[in-house]
Amino acid sequence: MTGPGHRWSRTVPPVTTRPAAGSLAAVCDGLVRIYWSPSGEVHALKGVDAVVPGGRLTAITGPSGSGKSSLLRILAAQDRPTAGRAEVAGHLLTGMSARRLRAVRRRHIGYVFPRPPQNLLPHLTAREHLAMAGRLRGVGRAQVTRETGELLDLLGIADRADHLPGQLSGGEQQRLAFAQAVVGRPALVVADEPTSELDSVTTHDLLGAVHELTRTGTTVVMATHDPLAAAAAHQVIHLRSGTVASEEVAGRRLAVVDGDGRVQLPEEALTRFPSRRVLVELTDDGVVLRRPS
Ligand SMILES: Nc1ncnc2c1ncn2[C@@H]1O[C@H](COP(=O)(O)OP(=O)(O)OP(=O)(O)O)[C@@H](O)[C@H]1O
Repeated sequence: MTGPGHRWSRTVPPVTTRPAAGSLAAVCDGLVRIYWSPSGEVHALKGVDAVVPGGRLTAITGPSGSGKSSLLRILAAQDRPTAGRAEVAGHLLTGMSARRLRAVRRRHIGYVFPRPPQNLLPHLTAREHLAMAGRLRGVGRAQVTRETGELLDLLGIADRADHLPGQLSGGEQQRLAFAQAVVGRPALVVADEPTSELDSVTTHDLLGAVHELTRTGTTVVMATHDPLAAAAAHQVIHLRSGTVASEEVAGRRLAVVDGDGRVQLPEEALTRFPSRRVLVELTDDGVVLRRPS
């Protein structure tokens, strides 16, 4: 939470809102999600291990159907995994009663839908949206009023505070959706393809605004198909067929080794092993995979 008398400025982020260095906003451990339908089972998540570092933007990427939304819905406490563990801000979501889950969702998680109209009510102004979101999150009126000014300013829509959604552009509506998700400082903001309906210029502006939010301590995890959005993230988790294929941290791509020692090779590496068999050589500083001759 911000301290008394604090000014939330674009140039001097409030240190007090930053999560402790190295803190984790969310942890997923062996998440499995199976959907049952008349046409059969769909294994959308097949054992996803992932961590979401606090105060950072994490992008979830992957082809259509790879499980991005399924993962986000679990992290947002809107759905439960079939198996595995999900923890947000130290709360173990799996196994919680529906009532407790709803309470954690309200207090600790903000959610941004892909389409601007899904996030906002047509008859409430920007300021009223934040007041309502703060109230639902159980935050006192004085804090909501202070954060409303700070957030609308930070997101570049302070002059739209008394406008209705219909008077805002698509990009402004998505900024308001983020402000609404962030007011009261939940531990995690989950955004499902928030730029999918925006053009590249508006996307760029929105990503700048999200970056500002993370600089002031907000943790955002965002599903995206957009290379611009993935490039703006501190960490990228790439899903393939319901598993984590690779992660990118600080510009380096890391393959993931699961608890049973399985590694998903990048697709371009996979083509080098047409027989799907490899010779594994241990060296002093690593492991080399060679095509069997
Ligand atoms: N409620 C559901 N019932 C049955 N199958 C579902 C349900 N929701 C998702 N699926 C299936 O689970 C798989 C993963 O879907 P999901 O929406 O998580 O993927 P995604 O990566 O977000 O896809 P997209 O990028 O197209 O939104 C898909 O095969 C999808 O058809």
